[in-house]
Amino acid sequence: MRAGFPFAPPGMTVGLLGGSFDPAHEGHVHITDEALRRFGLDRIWWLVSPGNPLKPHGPAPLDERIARARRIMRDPRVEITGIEARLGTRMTRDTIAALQRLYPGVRFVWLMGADNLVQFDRWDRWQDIAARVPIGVIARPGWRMPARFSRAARLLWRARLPESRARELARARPPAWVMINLPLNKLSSTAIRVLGPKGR
Ligand SMILES: Nc1ncnc2c1ncn2[C@@H]1O[C@H](COP(=O)(O)OP(=O)(O)OP(=O)(O)O)[C@@H](O)[C@H]1O
Ligand SMILES: O=C(O)c1ccc[n+]([C@@H]2O[C@H](COP(=O)([O-])O)[C@@H](O)[C@H]2O)c1
Repeated sequence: MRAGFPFAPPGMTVGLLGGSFDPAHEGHVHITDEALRRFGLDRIWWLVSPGNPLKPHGPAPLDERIARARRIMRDPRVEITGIEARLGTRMTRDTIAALQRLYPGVRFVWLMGADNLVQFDRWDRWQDIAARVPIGVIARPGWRMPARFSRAARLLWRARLPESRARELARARPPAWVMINLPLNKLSSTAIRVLGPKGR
């Protein structure tokens, strides 16, 4: 395995939580804990992104964001990575394709908050992402309904599994997705940047 890339043997299920993490917060920790449990994942890798292709302003330096993420997320099943900077990928579709080449037999699941499902149809080659990996969507305050009725959700409607089958997601053949409900957490990086460390 290349230096700086986590170890994962064939057959392992790995959730990928991509984000700016600018900064990482308890909401990220909460959804990661829940995703491990509810989707029955062996590992989750945070992909701290060099920058969201749809956001006009660049985030804080990658090293700072990774260092903070490592301070708050301390579960041995979770790896905090700057994989996209190492791979030189910006688009999620390219990141996933590269990881699938590097880790044959590993079952990757893309994880995202419901807010991201709402704009998923604007992502580069999003239908190819959905064809490559199962997708776990995590409810977020104010975004459940917009996510449910989003264009991507409508176009992928037949691939949706009920929440009661969330544990099957990692082994489901894509396209497949589930939206899980959990005790909602209102934190967001934007709130922390604007309002200070507690986000309120
Ligand atoms: N409180 C939360 N509940 C559910 N999902 C969340 C929550 N916070 C972040 N996420 C999800 O985690 C992933 C990474 O989040 P990101 O780094 O963009 O943080 P953020 O709080 O959404 O930032 P911003 O406010 O700048 O958009 C995204 O898929 C996002 O939807
Ligand atoms: O590939 C794309 O076109 C694309 C467009 C928007 C967002 N993403 C990814 O979505 C993830 C969440 O981004 P963010 O900035 O909302 O934390 C992160 O991994 C981004 O790289 C990806």
